[in-house]
Amino acid sequence: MSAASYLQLINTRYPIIQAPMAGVQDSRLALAVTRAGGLGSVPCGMLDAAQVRAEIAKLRAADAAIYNLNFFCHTLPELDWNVQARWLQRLQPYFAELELEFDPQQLGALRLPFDHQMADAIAEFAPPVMSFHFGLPDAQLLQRVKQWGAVVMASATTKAEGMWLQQHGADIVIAQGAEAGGHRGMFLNLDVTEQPSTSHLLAELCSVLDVPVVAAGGIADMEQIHTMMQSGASAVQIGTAYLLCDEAITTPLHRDALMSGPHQQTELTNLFSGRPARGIANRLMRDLGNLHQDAPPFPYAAIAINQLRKAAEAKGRADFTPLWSGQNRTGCKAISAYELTFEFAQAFSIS
Ligand SMILES: Cc1cc2nc3c(=O)[nH]c(=O)nc-3n(C[C@H](O)[C@H](O)[C@H](O)COP(=O)(O)O)c2cc1C
Repeated sequence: MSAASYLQLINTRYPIIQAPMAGVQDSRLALAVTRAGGLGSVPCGMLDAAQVRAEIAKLRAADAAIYNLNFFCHTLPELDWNVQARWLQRLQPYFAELELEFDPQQLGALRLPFDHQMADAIAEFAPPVMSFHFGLPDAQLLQRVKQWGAVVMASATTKAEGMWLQQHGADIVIAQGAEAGGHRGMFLNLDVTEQPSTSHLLAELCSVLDVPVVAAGGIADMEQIHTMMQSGASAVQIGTAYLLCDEAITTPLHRDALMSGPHQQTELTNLFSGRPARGIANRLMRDLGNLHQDAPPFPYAAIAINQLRKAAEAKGRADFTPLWSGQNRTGCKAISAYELTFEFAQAFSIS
């Protein structure tokens, strides 16, 4: 499949997608990328319906004809206070150190799956593109989204997930390689040891899928974009490289970590949310180990961590802050996302 197959579905100048990144960006970053000819994405996975509507209103006020709204599609288990108690026991020394009492009333902004209520809230806007992480909505809900005319994209982290997504109605599959920052979109096999690299997964998916395949993970400059397109990608999705941009709302602590040298390794951890995600190693990860069996299931591990995070950040410490980042930070630049997208677009003039 060529870039043309992607551009037929998504009418942008360049086959470049700014990856949706919950917590570090909003419609401002998306608009800058869209203006430069890419596809801007708004992460809606941690927003309520009123917040999502407000973001769409901003996009429409700026006359953005094309944009992507991103949602999560995980199954939400019951909140189990016994599991929370075990997790709190692990975290107790940190609460003591910060002279903090766990507050069970403060659940924080939990990541909730896309549902009919959210669909009711956004239906009137008929979003042109929607992308999903952790699978797809159920058949009826997906049908509803498609009836609005939305082009549906979803992340695959393995060949089997890519095939599942195509079979269940994704118009475009995002090949999220192991290098990618933030949460792994994994939903069939949760074994982190079986996650292929971006180039490996791209090759596998291009050989079995009929829909366009987008390469995501570790892409940070025009040469890498060119290589991915030569290897069969119909488009590229770039996240980490946008994290230092003027329009991102990445916190100063997170920016500092991103600017630290390559010796600050990224690792996959479930400590911050309950699901594996890639970020720069910090104290909590070093103390408890990156993957901990006592971490409550997604998204509930975040309840206690967010309370620790807030208290530590007030003291200027990133000990409990998820410092999401992909393996490749070489493309991070503190410039406008508009400018950065233009730099990426030079890839399409390489002959
Ligand atoms: C800070 C951060 C937050 C992310 N949040 C989301 C999200 O809300 N939804 C989503 O689908 N993907 C999310 N991702 C994953 C990206 O969509 C994408 O797969 C990844 O950024 C690509 O790899 P790269 O970071 O190496 O460019 C996030 C990534 C980062 C770095």
